[in-house]
Amino acid sequence: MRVLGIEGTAWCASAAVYDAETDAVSIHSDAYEPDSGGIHPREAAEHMGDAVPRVVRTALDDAREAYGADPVDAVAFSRGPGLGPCLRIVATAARALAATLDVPLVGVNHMVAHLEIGRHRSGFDAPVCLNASGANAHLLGYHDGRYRVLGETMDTGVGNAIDKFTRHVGWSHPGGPKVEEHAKSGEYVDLPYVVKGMDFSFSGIMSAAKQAYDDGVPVEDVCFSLQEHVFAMLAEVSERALSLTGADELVLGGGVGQNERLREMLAGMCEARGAAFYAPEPRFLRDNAGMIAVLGAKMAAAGDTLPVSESAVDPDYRPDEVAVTWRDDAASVAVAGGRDDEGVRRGAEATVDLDGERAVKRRLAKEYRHPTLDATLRRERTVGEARLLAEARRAGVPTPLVRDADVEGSTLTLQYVGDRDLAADPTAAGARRVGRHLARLHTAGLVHGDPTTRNVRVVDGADEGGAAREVDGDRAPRPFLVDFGLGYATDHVEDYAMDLHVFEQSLVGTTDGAEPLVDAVEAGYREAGDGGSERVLDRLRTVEGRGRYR
Ligand SMILES: C[C@@H](O)[C@H](NC(=O)OP(=O)(O)OC[C@H]1O[C@@H](n2cnc3c(N)ncnc32)[C@H](O)[C@@H]1O)C(=O)O
Ligand SMILES: Nc1ncnc2c1ncn2[C@@H]1O[C@H](COP(=O)(O)OP(=O)(O)OP(=O)(O)O)[C@@H](O)[C@H]1O
Ligand SMILES: [Fe+2]
Repeated sequence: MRVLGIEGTAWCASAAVYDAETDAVSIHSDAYEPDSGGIHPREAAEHMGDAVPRVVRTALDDAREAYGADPVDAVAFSRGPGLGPCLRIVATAARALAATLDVPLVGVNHMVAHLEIGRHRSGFDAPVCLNASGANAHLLGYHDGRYRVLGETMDTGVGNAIDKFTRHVGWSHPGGPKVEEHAKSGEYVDLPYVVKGMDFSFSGIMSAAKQAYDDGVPVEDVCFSLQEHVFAMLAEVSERALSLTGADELVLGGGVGQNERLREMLAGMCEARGAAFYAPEPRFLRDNAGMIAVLGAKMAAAGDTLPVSESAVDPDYRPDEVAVTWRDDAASVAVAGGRDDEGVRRGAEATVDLDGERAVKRRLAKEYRHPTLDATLRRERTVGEARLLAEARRAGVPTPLVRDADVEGSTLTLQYVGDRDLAADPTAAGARRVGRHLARLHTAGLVHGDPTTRNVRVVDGADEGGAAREVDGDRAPRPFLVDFGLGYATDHVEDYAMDLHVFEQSLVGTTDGAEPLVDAVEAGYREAGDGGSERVLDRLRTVEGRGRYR
């Protein structure tokens, strides 16, 4: 099978022909470079109108020379996400070509293409995928017929965040390569670092970077520190996703993946935990039609083609909307949580020695991140965790007692609680009690920061009245919340909603048929929420519904 792919979601007009038999991909691209500022949608669309026919002609001429009169068996195009005016031009071209060449049409999700190209070229089975592109940033894992979003940016895409800083400095688009160049002679300065479970946010760090520049901090130092913070955040959430799912493969996708420091951090993180890492070569990382053609071929082979009447573009097309037709279900990243209650547990941040009485949690140095940032994070989280565990307990939320805190050694000695984690045994009754605990925590003005199914320990036990009983047809598991390293005090409803969102995402990402569990969490949250629950649940709906394409 040979497929013509066409890409043109924002800046890159590109056409490629993929030959599945030889695995050869030839790509022809023509980039739009704004004279000043960022990408202007109208100018970008004009560029597509001009350049798409040209790159397609070149790609087809080459293909006819190589393969003869019938060069391709299908035409695949980027259907979204992207800028509407650009997408429509590409789709119109693709429909016309499919008709002229008399072959089927395939509509490809651009973000899924960014990750599938890495899976394809690595040969990995069930990787976690980090998409680090201009307009997006998310972590995805395949499970049960879809790519699930395990974590994502809560504001802008990673490349756009960097580009906003470089516009402020007066550099031309795209800014990423310029930041990488200037970072080479920079030194470390402190900037905000924001991760919430496997989600993350760039707005605070970008404002701080602009401010630092305005205050006269050398631009090289700001560039260096931007990279150190932003990429360490991406490496940390990737590690968290590997830890939560039990996956041992990571692939990188997207234009920011061309950055060597990002690749170095991810490779270092994976090496330290014995996971395999793969980043495709730059021509497959930045926007390109090669990835569209490769995924298009897999979809066409699976019969996943589009009648013209259903081929409308979708500027907000999310990767988890795609029904994956080209993979079998065997390779899923959703390996449920460990049952190894004896011995050493390895989380994303720490190693925990468990002996049935005590849990000794050590935050070991992360070699991949800058030593100053590493020391700051380990210290702040150790101190913060000890404090939050005690405060949560005072608010009526079951947590382990802190027996000893060694801040210098970043080590906490905790009471051993539960006999398994919720990920190993997710039940509606357990989820409902977690909902109640989160409501109590929020009512006390605290958030957990990383409430995943792995950070809940459960033990079968009595209900609050002391009697053993069944809840919702399940036995009554009593949950304890552990791992408060990312917790903090706050009175923002958004923070409470995010806490719930993180927990629900971890249920959806790692369990089959998560819906009743999610309902149970919200039922528990309402029961114990002291009147404020509805406001938080309303905000949760907003958080979930936010389009991430900005
Ligand atoms: C929807 C689609 O249009 C969009 N495409 C996109 O963002 O283009 P992509 O090629 O994946 O990424 C471009 C971004 O990648 C950044 N970039 C390029 N080289 C870089 C480098 N060496 N270091 C850091 N960032 C880099 C650029 O600054 C720019 O923000 C997307 O995938 O989100
Ligand atoms: N006090 C405790 N009692 C029993 N088990 C515990 C305790 N604390 C932690 N554990 C177990 O050890 C695992 C790792 O601990 P923890 O989540 O604190 O580490 P981490 O490295 O911060 O993990 P994460 O990947 O969530 O960041 C937990 O998932 C839990 O199963
Ligand atoms: Fe892209």
